[in-house]
Parts: sequence; structure tokens; C-alpha cells
Amino acid sequence: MTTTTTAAIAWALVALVLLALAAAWVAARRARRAERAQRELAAQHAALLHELDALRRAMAAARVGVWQADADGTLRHADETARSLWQRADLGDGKPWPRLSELRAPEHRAGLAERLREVVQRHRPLVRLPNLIVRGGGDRLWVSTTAVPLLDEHGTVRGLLGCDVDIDTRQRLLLALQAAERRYRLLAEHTQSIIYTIDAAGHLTYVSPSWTALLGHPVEEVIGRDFRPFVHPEDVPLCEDFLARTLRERRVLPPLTYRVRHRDGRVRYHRSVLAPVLDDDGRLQAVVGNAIDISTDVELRAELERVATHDALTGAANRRLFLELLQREIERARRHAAPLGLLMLDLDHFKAINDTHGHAAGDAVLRGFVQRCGAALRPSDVLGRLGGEEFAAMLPGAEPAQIGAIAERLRAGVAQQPFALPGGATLVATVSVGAVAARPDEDADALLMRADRALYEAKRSGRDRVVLDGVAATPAGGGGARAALPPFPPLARL
Ligand SMILES: Nc1nc2c(ncn2[C@@H]2O[C@H](COP(=O)(O)OP(=O)(O)OP(=O)(O)O)[C@@H](O)[C@H]2O)c(=O)[nH]1
Repeated sequence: MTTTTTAAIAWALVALVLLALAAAWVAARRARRAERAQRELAAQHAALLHELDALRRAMAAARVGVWQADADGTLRHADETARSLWQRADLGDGKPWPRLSELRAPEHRAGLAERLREVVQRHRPLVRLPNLIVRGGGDRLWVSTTAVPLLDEHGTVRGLLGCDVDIDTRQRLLLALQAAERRYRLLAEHTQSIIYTIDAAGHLTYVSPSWTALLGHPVEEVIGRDFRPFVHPEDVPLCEDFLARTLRERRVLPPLTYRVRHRDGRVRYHRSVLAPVLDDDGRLQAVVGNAIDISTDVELRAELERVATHDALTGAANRRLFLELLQREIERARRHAAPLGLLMLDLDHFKAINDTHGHAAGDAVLRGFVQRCGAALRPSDVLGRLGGEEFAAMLPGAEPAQIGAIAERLRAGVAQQPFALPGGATLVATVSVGAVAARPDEDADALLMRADRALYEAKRSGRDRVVLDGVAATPAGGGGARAALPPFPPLARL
């Protein structure tokens, strides 16, 4: 072997060693890189697992149960939360999986199955469908179901991925709220009273259908309109003040009674409460009112009042009311230095009318007498029946000089025309009148006493006449009128 050959071999060996070293270095580097990549992967995997665990815990806390199903809705997988929501921990334990819809309450089964079919056939996701599940324990729980299609690389639906979220508390509250609202709406729409809302400017923003029943207008003619045209003009300021005070004081005030015009023109009496509706921050949301028709009560009270204060036979004010009004009128006349007249009237020989023609005839004369007085007096005058056939007329504003003429007109109105009796017969009756003008310092008793004395004088001096404050003002009535009367028995006061 030559030196040259030996050297070549040696160089080749060196090259080989160098190559082997380089390969070992590269391999070691690769191994280091692979090891680093594996460590990174493991770290990423651990982080992912950590995130997944956090997500799983978050979903469990939010009561979101995830499930997976075949395209026909048969379940394939359900996570722990889903199993716990459904109370079906044994799902899939060797037994065939049910369809998702089979876990639902019977009334919601078909609806859910149909919506899942739509997800598969039309790729349309199902989003938050509230539905009831029947849990393993038999109780029912409201969940909201969401489902999306699971597609393969060709876009074919291979199954469904979805979740059930526990919305039981919220849904039951919502249903209770809806039921309450339905109840209140029913109440508002069928109540005898009018429920309404009104804004600060006085526009009616809602009225219940009972408005039509109580006031005649169709509801659409009222909503959006100002309340004022519906209220009696005299009561508008009262109602405006009521609304303004409710808005200002933000509280329910005692009810207000006011008059409202029915569509047919009749006046109705309403009593209303107004309640301000405030939000949590105390801001005014609306003003709600409830008005009831109290016309019947008002009319009944007026009738009771009339019965209690008026004579049932003739309709004249009874003694109590007349004396009350007289007292009031005397005080008013004194305050305003106004004149006031008083007539004391007593039908003549009334006992004889009763005795001869009967009590019914006497009643007819009393009624006719009051009618004639009504025709002869002014609307502001008051006629009262003080008892039996004795009456009194109060004449506010009558000057002393006029009183005699008024009394005479009244006397003549009685004597000059016969009274119709129940059987068709007629009868002429007369009346004696004591007329006085009130004096400024006189009280009711003194005034009545003076009028009574004048009346006594009229009777004493022959009846069918007026005595003005003790002085005979007119002569006795015509003989023709007296001719119709039966012969008089002896009279005590003569
Ligand atoms: N029909 C009827 N009679 C009444 C009623 N109230 C009182 N009387 C009668 O009126 C009569 C009053 O009689 P008297 O007080 O004697 O007076 P008079 O007969 O009118 O005699 P003078 O007043 O003196 O002219 C009595 O017979 C009473 O019974 C009533 O509501 N209906």
C-alpha cells in the first residue's frame, strides 16, 4: 500500500467520522426540537383542557346542557349538565338512546320534533325555543332549546348539536306575569267601572270598553282625545285640579265626584280615583284612573232626600225643610239687607170639605192648591206644608209693597177656579192669607208668629182674604165661589 493510498483512506475515515458527527448533531437537534414541540403541544393541550374545563364549569353553572343527536333526533351524547337537567344520569348505559323530543312534555313533543326536522332539512338553526321537559323524577322543567346542524365535509347533515338551558324560574315568572296581565285585562274589559289612563295634558290614552256601555261613545272616539269635552263644563276645573294635584303630589287622592255627559246628552254622575304609576326611580310612567257611575246612587239619594224633606201628598217642602230654609233665608236677607216676604196660608172650612166630599176629595184639593201656588209663585219662592191644610210661602227678594199683590194673586187663583175632584165633580175652595214683610231684627219664630196673627185676622174677618201684617188688604172673594161649597157647620175660630 502506498503512502498516497493510506492517506486517502485516512481522509475518507476522517470524512466519515465528520459526517457521522454531523448526522448525530442534526439528529440531536431534531430530537431537541421535537421534544420542545411536544412540550409545547402538551402545554397547549393542558391549557386547552383547562379552558374546556372552565367552559364546562361555566356551562354547568349557567345550567346549559349540551347534547348531540343523529339527524332523526336520536340522542348520541349528553354532557353531565344535560343529564342532570333531565335527571337522566343513566342515559346511554347500555340502553338505546331516546329521541330528544321524547324527553319533552307530551304537549311539546310534536312541536320540538318538527322544529328539529327543519334544522336538518333546511339547515335553519333552532334558537332558544322554550319547552317543557319531563324529568326523570316526573316533575316538569322549562328549558330553552337551541340546535344547529352538524355538517360533514360535503355539506351533508350528519346530526344535530344543541343545548338545553334551564329557564324554569324565569319562564314561570313570565307565565305568571302574563296570566296576571290577562286577568287584569279581562277585569278592565269586563268591569262595570271605566278603567282609563290619562297623560299630563289631559289626553285619554286608554279607556276600557265599559266606557261605551256607560257613556255611549265607541272607544275609538275617545282614545287620544282630551277629557274636557266629556265632562260637564262646571266640573272641568274640578277635574283639572284633581289631575294636577295627583301629578304634583304623586299619590292617590280621595275620590272625586263629577258630572259627565253621555253621548245621548244625559248627565251622569261619576266618581273616580286616579293613581300615579311610578317606575323604580320614582319617575312618572302613567296615571291610571277608575271611574264608577254613581248616577243611580245620586238619584236615589236625591229621592230619599226629597222624601225626607217634602210632603208626600202635595210635594211641598215639609215643615222641617221649610223652617230650615226660612232660617237660612232670614240670615241671608239680613246679610245683604234684602227684602223677604212670608205668607201664611190656610184653606177655609177644610174640615167641611172632608166631611162632605170625603178624605180623597180633601186630598185632591190640597194637591190642586199646591199646584196653583206653584203657578202663582216664582221659582225662587218656597212653599211649605206646615201641617194639615196650613201652608206657608217664603218670598225671597219680595219688596213689602209687592207682598200684598202676590198674596192676592194667590188667593184669587184658588177662589176663582173650582178644583176637580176624583169622581169628576168640582168644588170651589178658598184660602185665607196672612202676609208679612220680614223686619231686619226679626228671627224666624217672630216672623212666623206675625204671619200667623195676620192669618188669624184674615180668618176672623171673614176668610177668603189677605191680611197684610194685620191689615185687611182685600175684600172677601166673590159669592159665586162660595155658592159651590156645602153649608158650613159652626166653626170654632169664628
Ligand atoms: N183630606 C185631608 N185632610 C186633612 C189632611 N190634613 C189635615 N186634614 C184635615 O183638615 C181639617 C182642618 O180643619 P180645621 O183645622 O178645623 O180647619 P178648617 O175646617 O179649614 O177651618 P178654618 O181653617 O177655620 O177655615 C181637619 O179636618 C183635618 O182632618 C190631609 O192630608 N188630607
